Amino acid sequence: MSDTTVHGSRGAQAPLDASALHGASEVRDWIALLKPRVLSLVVYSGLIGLLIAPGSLHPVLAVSAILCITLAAGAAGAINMWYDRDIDAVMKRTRARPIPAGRIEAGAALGYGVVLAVGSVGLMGLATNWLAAAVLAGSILFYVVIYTMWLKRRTPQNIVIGGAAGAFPPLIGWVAVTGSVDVLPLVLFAIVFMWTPPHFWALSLWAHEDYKRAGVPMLPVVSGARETRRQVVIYTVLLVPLTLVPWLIGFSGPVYGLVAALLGANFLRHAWAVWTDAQDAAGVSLTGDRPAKACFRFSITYLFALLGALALDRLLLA
Ligand code: HEM
Ligand SMILES: CC(C)=CCC/C(C)=C/CC/C(C)=C/COP(=O)(O)OP(=O)(O)O
Repeated sequence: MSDTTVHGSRGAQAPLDASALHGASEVRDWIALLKPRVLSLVVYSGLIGLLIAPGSLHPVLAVSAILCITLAAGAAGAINMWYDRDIDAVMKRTRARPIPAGRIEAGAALGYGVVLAVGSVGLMGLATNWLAAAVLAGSILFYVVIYTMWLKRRTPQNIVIGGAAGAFPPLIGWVAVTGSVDVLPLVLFAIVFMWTPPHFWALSLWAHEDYKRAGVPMLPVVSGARETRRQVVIYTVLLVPLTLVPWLIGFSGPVYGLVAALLGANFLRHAWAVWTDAQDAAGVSLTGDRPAKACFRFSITYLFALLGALALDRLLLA
């Protein structure tokens, strides 16, 4: 092989590599519009709903149902990013997102979200049943219209009411299998509903400057850090007994009950640490919000473990 050929092939490869890299980062941006990290737990909770439901779905249809939940929640995230592009541009945490950073055009992101939303609902109806498709459509509308467009910029209760959108996936997984609603998936809905405020308000304790700058009335911005700490404790106290309900009403065995109690005790410990964190008179942390950061991280592990324990108990030990 001559030198020229070697150089020639390198010369031909360089622009190819550059365009491949560009292509890869473009793909990453389109994936980022789906909020993939948050999706992990949303989809997992949908999968748990599907696994613990009585009856079964053909594996191809079960995979399709999970794909639909993934695409629908991702679509809702993309439409949320389209609508929130003005505030996302102001907040440090979100300003590098594809739309505010100018890497994806706002209209294209909206089109992408709408196509995925309609496609995922249609596919869910065809693959499973139309009640599951209707609940899926309702959850997209809830997140986009009720949370993002209506409550997020108006009231600190945005998380409590609007957060219900994130509580739908276990119910959707269940309905995809059974075609009907039952008590257990409603209890799971209530659990995720009650989990959302401590999950988010723990984070908001150290992220409130961002929200203040963007004019979003999150609880610490409107009512201060002390009240936010109090609400984290209140919702965790309400959450823990609720997680015991599947065991108390006979939908699971004592293994789940024990795991739920242990996890709950740990969550309460974290919430209490948030409340008793060293703070100034306004409730602002003097420790760099170490307990709030630990509480937020634990909230995620907590929900993964709690739902996993329920599924293991029902599938393996029942
Ligand atoms: C209105 C309700 C909620 C709000 C405002 C909220 C907000 C947030 C924020 C701001 C983050 C920080 C990092 C990021 O931007 O990715 C986060 C992380 C996270 N949230 Fe939520 N969340 C809500 C509900 C939920 C629900 C229902 C789930 C799943 C069931 C969930 C799962 C997660 C997960 C897994 C992370 C960690 C992502 C990572 O590793 O970076 N969230 N949430
Ligand atoms: C099946 C289906 C459609 C489920 C919906 C699941 C879902 C996307 C839940 C909401 C979770 C979430 C990331 C809220 C934060 O929104 P935000 O706008 O306050 O967060 P941001 O500031 O990071 O954009």
